[in-house]
Amino acid sequence: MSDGSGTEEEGDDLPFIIYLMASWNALNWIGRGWRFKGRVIERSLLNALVDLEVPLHSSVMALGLAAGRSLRAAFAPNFQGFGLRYRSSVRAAAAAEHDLDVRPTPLKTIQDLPGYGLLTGIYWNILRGYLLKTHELQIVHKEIFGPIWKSQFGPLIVINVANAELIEQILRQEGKYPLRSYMPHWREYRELRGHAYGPLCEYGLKWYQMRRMLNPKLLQPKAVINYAPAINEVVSDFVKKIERLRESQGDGVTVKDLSNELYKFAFEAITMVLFGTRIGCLADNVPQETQNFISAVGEMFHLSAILIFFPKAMWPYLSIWKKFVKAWDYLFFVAKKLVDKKIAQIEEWRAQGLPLEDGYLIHLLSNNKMTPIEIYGSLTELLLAGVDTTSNTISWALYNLAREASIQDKLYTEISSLHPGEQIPTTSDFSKMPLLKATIKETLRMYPVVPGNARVTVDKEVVVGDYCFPQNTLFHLCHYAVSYEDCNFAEPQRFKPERWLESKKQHPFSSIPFGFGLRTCIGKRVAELEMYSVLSTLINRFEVRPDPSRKRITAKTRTLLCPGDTMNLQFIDRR
Ligand code: HEM
Repeated sequence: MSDGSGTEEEGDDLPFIIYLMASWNALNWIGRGWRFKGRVIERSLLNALVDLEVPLHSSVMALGLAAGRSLRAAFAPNFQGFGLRYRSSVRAAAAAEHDLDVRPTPLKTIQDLPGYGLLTGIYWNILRGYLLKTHELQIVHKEIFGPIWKSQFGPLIVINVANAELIEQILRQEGKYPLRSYMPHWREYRELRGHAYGPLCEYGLKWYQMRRMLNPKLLQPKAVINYAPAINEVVSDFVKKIERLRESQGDGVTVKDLSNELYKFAFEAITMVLFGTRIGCLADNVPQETQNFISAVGEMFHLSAILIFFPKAMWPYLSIWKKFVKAWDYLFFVAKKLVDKKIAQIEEWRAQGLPLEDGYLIHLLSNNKMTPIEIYGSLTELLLAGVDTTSNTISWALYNLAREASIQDKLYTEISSLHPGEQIPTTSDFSKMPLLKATIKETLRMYPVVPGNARVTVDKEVVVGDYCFPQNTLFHLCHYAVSYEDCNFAEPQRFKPERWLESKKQHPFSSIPFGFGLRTCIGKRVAELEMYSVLSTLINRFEVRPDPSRKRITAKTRTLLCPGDTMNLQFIDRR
């Protein structure tokens, strides 16, 4: 899950800081000059500049900040030295493969790409207020620049791609050990505390070996079915919780702040899957530790996106770095406590000569392929990745079904025809529930939890469209923008699960909410099982309606896409 971190250049911090300060000073200086008869006119001038697609850097440079350009060259080498040139090696390889007489034709380079620099990025995010709406900014920028453009995010040069074919080209060239991004801030925290890297921030051969150990019991369909009883137990407690909440919260039907309740559901479910332990998230008095963990996940993702904007050398002096460290400390503390509890349990079983139970953590601990430190590192990341992702998706699915009564009716008919009673549908039922699966797909199309993923070209230079990109290029894959392309999805703003059941097939890379390839989401199957189970049970049991007193809820980006406002929904008994 990318937050945009990527090709960080070690040792580039100082020029970057000087450059940043110089550019800001210049901007302020210009800003002072924009007062006319007491009125500040910088906003309209900025608008005009951007509308004309003149990067602010050019304006700053043109106003005499020549030093900025050379410093920029020093810290952003990706922009330099890629003048139009012939990529004869790439062409020659293609010609040899197809036995063609191909004359080298020019491929374009990063320099030829449209786009903008640091200050224009600040303008869009801060002045135009897209910082928490970066998913929408993808669509705005695609309209301005086309399907591929460059931008600068803090010290990083990013190539943004918002087209299914181009995204496919990048992902198909991702190499043996795909790299999403370098995650320097996540890794720095682990270095600071002596923790091991987990699957989200490890890379190279070590990442590959780690996935080989973590994958089997999470990704193999047969293994995942074993978690169904545990998930069903949590689902059934969640239904009871919904019943209690609507009784205690006023009108007898409304559940307030459903997303927060779903965070607790998801936390309980993923803890059951990974640790085989109930932690009481669905009790009336939720343990403080649970609420703190959920807040720490949110805080960490939020700060992560801001921190990466600053050069590494500045981190120790920033208060957000201290908060980031504190949030991580809490996440590791909770995961370690759960792992240690299981280690103690295993020792007890062994001492009593009892056989070990089956379970994900027990499997990792007993096969001795990972050290406890490595297990703490991986389990912390698995745990935090398993909370907001599924819970936000279920929130959006319920929210849209509440607004689209006819779709909800069809879904209820599909579920209740297989399960006229109130029991929880089984895993084999889900294969007979195409609309249920389509509802989750459509939810993830409209609200991809990871609205923008990333890849770094680690192995070699790559050709994407008409462009050749050097090794170590950071690509931002704008999945949100692609999900709303009407060439792939007619009426993209409408929630239409049936579109996934029609014969017309979308481009296979037009909606890939769990990612792609070897680096694909490790929790995909568990997440699907959880979402199918809770959604089918809730719709079978309740008619879900919107809260009439509330306006429409839009999404915000906090690295992950989540509801931008409190979500209240009504749950009315069906029987
Ligand atoms: C609706 C639910 C979920 C969605 C939409 C989702 C989406 C994603 C995406 C897009 C990626 C990046 C894949 C890539 O770069 O190709 C990812 C990675 C990951 N996800 Fe999920 N995820 C979900 C649930 C979960 C759950 C429940 C877990 C925990 C069991 C989890 C654990 C992870 C981990 C550890 C990675 C990093 C994998 C790696 O880099 O090797 N995810 N997820």
